[in-house]
Parts: sequence; C-alpha cells; structure tokens
Amino acid sequence: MHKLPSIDFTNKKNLKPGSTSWLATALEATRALEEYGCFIAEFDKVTPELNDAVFHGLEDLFDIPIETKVLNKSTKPLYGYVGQIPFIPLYESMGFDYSNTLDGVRSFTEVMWPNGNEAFSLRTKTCGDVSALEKYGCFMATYDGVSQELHDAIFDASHDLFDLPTEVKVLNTSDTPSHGYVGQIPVIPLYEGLALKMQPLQMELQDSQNSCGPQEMKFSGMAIAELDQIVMKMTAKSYGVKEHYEPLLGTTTYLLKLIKYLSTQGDERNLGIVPHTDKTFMSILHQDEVKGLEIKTKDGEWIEYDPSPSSFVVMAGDGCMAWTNGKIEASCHRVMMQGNKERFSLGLFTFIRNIKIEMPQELVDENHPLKFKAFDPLQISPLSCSR
Ligand SMILES: O=C(O)CCC(=O)C(=O)O
Ligand SMILES: [Fe+2]
Repeated sequence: MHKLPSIDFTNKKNLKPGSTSWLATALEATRALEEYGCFIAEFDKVTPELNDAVFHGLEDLFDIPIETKVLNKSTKPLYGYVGQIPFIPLYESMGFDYSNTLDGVRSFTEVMWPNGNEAFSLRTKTCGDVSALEKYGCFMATYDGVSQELHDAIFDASHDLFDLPTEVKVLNTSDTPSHGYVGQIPVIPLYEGLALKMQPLQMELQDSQNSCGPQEMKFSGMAIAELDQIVMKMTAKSYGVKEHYEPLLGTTTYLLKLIKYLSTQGDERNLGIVPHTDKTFMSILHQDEVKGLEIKTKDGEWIEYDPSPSSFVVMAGDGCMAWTNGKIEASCHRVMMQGNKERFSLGLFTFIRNIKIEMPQELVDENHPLKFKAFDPLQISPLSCSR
C-alpha cells in the first residue's frame, strides 16, 4: 500500500538554502520525485484567509454564463477556457498566462476584474480626498487588503529576486521602455528595478460579485510560484546541476489554471480528467476539500490524494523528466469524481520558453545513457500517460 510522501516547507530551517535541513529536505524532495513523480508539500505562504478568498472567487468565476466564459479564448493549447468536452463532461478550466518574465513574482491581470478591486478604491477614496491631491499631488492611503503574511512573502520574494546573479536578471529584457531589468546605470548606481508586465485577458466578468479579486489570485499565484522555485533549486542542487537550472529559471513562465469539476449524481465514480502526465516542466496543484485527485505509482496502483488547505501537490511534468534524463518520471494522474459536491482546483504550471533544454551532462554516464535529445519544451504532446 503506497502513501504519497509529505514534505514540510513551513519550517523556516528547511528553507534556508545550503543549511543542513535545507539539504536534507532537498534530498527528500528529489527522492520523492524519483519514486512517485510527485509529493505533497506542506506550505503556509497561502494563508487560510487567502485560500478561502480564492476558492470562493473560483465559485463565482465558474458561475459566469458560459457565453462569457468562452470569450476567454486563446490560440495556445491549455490556455483560455476549456470545457464542454464530450469525454470529460464534468471538467471546465480557465488558464491564464500571467507571467512572461523572470522568477516567480508574476502578475495576474486586473483585466479579469475590469471594475478593479472595489475594496481598494473605496478605501482610498475615504482616506485621501480630492483636496489632498490638489494640495500635495499625493496622499497616504491606509489599506489592509494585503495581510502581514502576504506583505512578508512579497518582500522575501523580492530579496530572492534581486539576489539572483546579474547575468540572470538581465535576461529579463523587454522592448517596452521601463519594462524588464533596469540596473547598473552609472548616474543611479544604487538603483535596480525589475518591471513585470500584466498580461491582458479577453475575459470580461460582467455581473459577477467576486469575493476574490485580482490581488488574492495574484498573491496565491506568486506564493505557489515561490514553492516551485524552492523545489527546483533543491532538485538541481541534489543532482549537482545548479548552474544548469539558473538559465532555465530566467525563462520560466507560469500558467495559472482555475479548474472546476461538476458533481456526479449518485455513488458512481466518474472520470473528471483522464489519466495523463502534464506537458509542463513542473505542475503544482492545490484544491478545495473535495477529493478526486489520484496519482499512479510505478507498479500501477492509484493513490488517492487527501487534500488540506496547506497542502500542495508538487508534480514533475514531461519537461522535468527529459531534463533529468528520466531519473524523475512525469507523474501520471487523473481526477475521479464521486458524490454531489463540485470540486475546484488551482494548477500552477511552469513552462520553459525560448530556449532548447539541454540535458545536463552530470546526469548522463555509462549507467545512465542519454534518453532524450535537446528539446523544445512546448513540443511535448499533452494528455497521455506512458505507463
Ligand atoms: O484538478 C486537478 O487536481 C488536476 C488537474 C490536472 O491534472 C490538469 O489540469 O492537468
Ligand atoms: Fe494534469
């Protein structure tokens, strides 16, 4: 009988790069990925309040009329609205490419909530009136929409971001003035900036009363992206290929997918999503309390995942399998629905863009001959399981 390994990413000691606990956690995570293609991460950067706001927001989002949801089109597979598919009739998802730049501080667009974050605009109106603007051209707004935990998470992420080597930071280029990395300027030698572009969305949410606004979605996306980077740095270190991972990090983009499964009638188990591996580099799944996610072990057993608000399933995708020369196999998983409750989940999917992924030579030797050619990560086929 298998059980998915659970690894603690809440203990600050385990998160201090290079420390004994960090190295032990790195080894534990890598072994779990090798054995199961995935593991459960206990992670507390998405606070319970934020978690509740996000899942309430998801309910509102999927309640929008289908005519509006389909407006969120995309020419890229997996992006935009996906639903009404005959062989998985319970499944609906909306994917948002909310980042195209460096590291995990990514923006989920305000366009999704075209009326803006009401709480913010109301409070700023009461705190600062027109006369303050007339008098000073600015005012100080008191605003409690960003909790202390989120505030800390943002600035911790910001430290990590600016701690990256300059060679990596400058990869974040942009044709738009003031976007991308700005630094090393002789007249302002103390200054460094990294500007992240908001991706426009075609989605229009007309009459919805969202309890979750763009900030909540953005912050939970950022926190999950941070978890991805912690795990990837650990895996790269465990394999002694840290230098190979740094350039990949610079071209990692994140797709945030919001997913809903309809409930089934009666006790029958119905397929929510067919068994597959993800064509991502890594995937991190997070969900509400309704069970359904199942992971296939190497010997063919399906393990049920038992969710909790602080648990995240970290999964290797096809990209990670190729990059590790098959040492880590992509996780084969499916969703089975049972009972009368709908299920909501969030997936943060990472892709490496614009470069061909070369297999680190450190992972190839006589006993482990090269299994994959250098590949374009976007050309791996979706929705299939090799085992
Ligand atoms: O909803 C889930 O937990 C799984 C979703 C999934 O596997 C996918 O979107 O690729
Ligand atoms: Fe998947």
